[in-house]
Order: sequence, then C-alpha cells, then structure tokens
Amino acid sequence: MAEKLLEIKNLKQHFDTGKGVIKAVDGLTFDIYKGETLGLVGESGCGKSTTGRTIIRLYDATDGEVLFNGENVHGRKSKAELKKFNRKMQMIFQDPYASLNPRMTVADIIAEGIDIHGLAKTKQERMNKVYSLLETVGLNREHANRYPHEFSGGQRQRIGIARALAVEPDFIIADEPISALDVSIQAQVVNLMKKLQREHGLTYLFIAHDLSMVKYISDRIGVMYRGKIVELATSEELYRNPLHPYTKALLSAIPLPDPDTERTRTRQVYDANEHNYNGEEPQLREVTPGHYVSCSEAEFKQMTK
Ligand SMILES: Nc1ncnc2c1ncn2[C@@H]1O[C@H](COP(=O)(O)OP(=O)(O)OP(=O)(O)O)[C@@H](O)[C@H]1O
Repeated sequence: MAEKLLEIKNLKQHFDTGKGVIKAVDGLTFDIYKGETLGLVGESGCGKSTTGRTIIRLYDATDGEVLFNGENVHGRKSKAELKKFNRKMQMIFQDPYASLNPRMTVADIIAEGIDIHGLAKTKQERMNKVYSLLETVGLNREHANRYPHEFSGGQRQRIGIARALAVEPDFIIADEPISALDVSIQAQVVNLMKKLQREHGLTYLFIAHDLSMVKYISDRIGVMYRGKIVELATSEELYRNPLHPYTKALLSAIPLPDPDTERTRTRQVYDANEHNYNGEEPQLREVTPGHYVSCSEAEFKQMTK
C-alpha cells in the first residue's frame, strides 16, 4: 500500500459574503499518496481552486483537517512551523501572465523562495541554483536577467514551475496550469511536469476543469461537484467505467479528434435533481476497490448487484 502524503478529512471552506454563505468546499475527505498525481476535475465554480488554496493554507479552513506527513497544517501554528509547510507545499497557477511580477527579473522571481528560506549562502550559489533550475525546466541561463513580458505563455509557465521547484517541495498544487496555453504547448508542459515528478519524487494535485488532458498526467482522479467529491477512482477506471451521472456528463463533453464521431455523438447534461435521494444524504461509497461514488444506499445496491 502506497504511503499517504496528505490526508484531507471533512475539509470545509465556507465564505460569508454578507448576502449569504457560499459553501465552496463542503466536506471533502480523500488521501493523496506519495509520488502520485491526483487530478481534481469539475466545472468552473465547483470549488477546485478553493480546495487547493485551503489545503496549502492560503485560507484557514472553516472546518476539517489537512494532515501533511501526519501533521495538521491547520490549527494553531507558529510562524516557523508555517514557513516549514510553505516550503514543502508549493503552487503553480493557471495564468502565467498574472502570477509573475512584471517588474522582477526571472532570476529574482525564481530565487524568491531561495531567499525567504535561506537556501543559498552566497550570491554565486543563488545564481547557480537559478541557472540550474532554468535548465531543469527547459529554459537557459541567458533568460535569467530578462523580464516576464519577454516570454511566451508556455515559457512563463516554465518560469512558474522553476519558482515552485526552487524550494525543493514535496507537494505541488497545479491549479489549471495548462488551461491558458495553446493546445500545442499543453502537452509539453504536462510532459515537463511528469519528468520533474520522476526526477524529484514529487506529488501533485492537478486541477482541471475538464477531463481531456488530465487523463495523461493523473494516476487517480477526483470529480468535484458543488463543493463535494462525487466520484474518485484511478484514471483508467474513471474513463472506462464512470458511475456518477456528472462524471458521465463531463466525459461526454471531451472534444473528439474524429469530426464524424464528434458530430454524431450525444452530449449528456447532468441534472442534480435526477437522483431520488428521498431526503437521504448521499455518501461517498466504495463500489469496487478504490472506486468511490457519491450515492444513496439504494443507488449503491444497484451499482454493486
Ligand atoms: N474569497 C472568496 N470569497 C467569496 N467567495 C469565494 C471566494 N473564493 C471563491 N469563492 C466562491 O466559491 C465558489 C468556488 O470557487 P472556486 O474558485 O474554488 O471554484 P473553481 O472550481 O476553482 O472554479 P474556476 O475553475 O472558475 O476557478 C464560487 O462560487 C466562488 O465564487
């Protein structure tokens, strides 16, 4: 059995907007194993980014726990303890334009974490680390003194990845890292992330809004709907045997390469009212080993018979 790096237990993140409470994350329980990529997929607004930000403690959780190597990330923490978690958990953002400070050189952007955590003893060591990181992500040392606007979207995302890697994290949350990029560039960034994962033993939470690219990087995929996980399985199992109607709808929306099949196939639309829960609260239940679906007792019986 693989070792758990993160254990997320009944995590909730509710926002009180003054006009009402938005339950962006509403009771998530799942584990992330060392060295795996867990994909988190769902439509815009279902709470994926908030989940990532709460796990990493950019937000204090409304309720629940996040254990990292068995230690609770939330709860009372000293500045030193928070700094330790910050180093071990990094984030890569969707928009490589907005997430890099336009007035900083690439070297200073990449070295920010090195400086904060005191990871280089001399200026030379700092620059050597920057050069080596640039090469690791497929850029080169001549790029160090340039500014973000001089780079393409794909190159900027590589800079964002180098910045995250600089502090030698164990866990990276990639929040739609390829959604803003041209399709031709997306696969390159995914391949780079896979290579880095192998070389550095990284664990990823990979957030995406649809199921098209996430398959190529994820070992397992969690499907999120309105702040909850509705299905969780290995990628292979989820694509081969989707059980929740929302997962089926997401799968039916993936563009197909063959124009004829694309024209004739039917898109499924999910309607949350189609379940007949009769007041019962659906639970995430294990239908086959490792394949979890949010369902009622009756739906579960149907699926397992
Ligand atoms: N800081 C905040 N204050 C209030 N509401 C918020 C805040 N952040 C997110 N929300 C709300 O929480 C819900 C979930 O948002 P979130 O950004 O996590 O979804 P998402 O699935 O990542 O969507 P997207 O793909 O569009 O980023 C949305 O209704 C959003 O408006």
